[in-house]
Amino acid sequence: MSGRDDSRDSTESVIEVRGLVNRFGDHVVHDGLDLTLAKGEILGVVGGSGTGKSVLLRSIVGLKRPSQGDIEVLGTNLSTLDDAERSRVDRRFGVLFQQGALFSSLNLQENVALPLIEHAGLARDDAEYLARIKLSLVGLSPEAALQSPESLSGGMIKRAALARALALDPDILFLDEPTAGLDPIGAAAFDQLIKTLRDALGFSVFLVTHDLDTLNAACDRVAVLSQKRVLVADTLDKVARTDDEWVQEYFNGPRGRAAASSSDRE
Ligand SMILES: Nc1ncnc2c1ncn2[C@@H]1O[C@H](COP(=O)(O)OP(=O)(O)OP(=O)(O)O)[C@@H](O)[C@H]1O
Repeated sequence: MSGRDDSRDSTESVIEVRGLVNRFGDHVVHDGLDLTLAKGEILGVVGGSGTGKSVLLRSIVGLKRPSQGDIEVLGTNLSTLDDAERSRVDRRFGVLFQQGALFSSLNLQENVALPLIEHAGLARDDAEYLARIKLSLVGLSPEAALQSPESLSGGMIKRAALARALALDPDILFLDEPTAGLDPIGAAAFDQLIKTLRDALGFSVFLVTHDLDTLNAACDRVAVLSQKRVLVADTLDKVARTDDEWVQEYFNGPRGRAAASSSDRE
């Protein structure tokens, strides 16, 4: 077991994590973690609770400074950047957090317009016009664009948060448990939406999930976090054949078999 993710070395990568170490006091969460996100792929990141999926995401998007190791994003080593350079890289990310909080005092169109006004310097009218286009991309109508988040379903709020993450046309989209809290039909539609948008817009996706249906429906590769590093990163078929207790229980237990057979039927 090498703990390395070298299966995409021959393709262009947008994220290269090498030798990542993350500690909180004495608690070592990552210890020499390697991971690659290839350009244009949807990578599902899975692992047991507390294996450090969110900490990994937060390290890459700059919310957690790594204890050691290198993170190269879009060809730039993040540890070498000053604040201004860092914020230029950040603008190429779209992030949808699990609690993808929208501002409840703003309607959807105003929520999506906000990054366009704050980070791209657009005038309000132009930003709201673009926001309506982004909202329609994720399947939300001009009528929904004028509603406040509080009056909408969980699925619509997720879509609006996705539209906001896409506001600045990111190269890399980070999603933390995007289908958590959605009913199975809403979750399946969201998986399909991510795939459709990736195909249309060409961004790369780093997707933390527990949802086996999402892995089956949307992900090109799956990375398993275990023992403080990436145990394996490969196609779902190959990952599911990895000789590891957690992997076997997760992918080949009753829920894993059900998810695999429902994706076969599609
Ligand atoms: N700010 C923090 N301070 C101290 N410990 C932290 C902090 N953030 C995360 N941790 C610890 O790091 C470990 C990994 O947390 P993380 O949230 O990344 O796990 P996860 O794999 O995303 O889990 P889950 O699937 O339950 O969401 C956990 O043991 C957590 O308690």
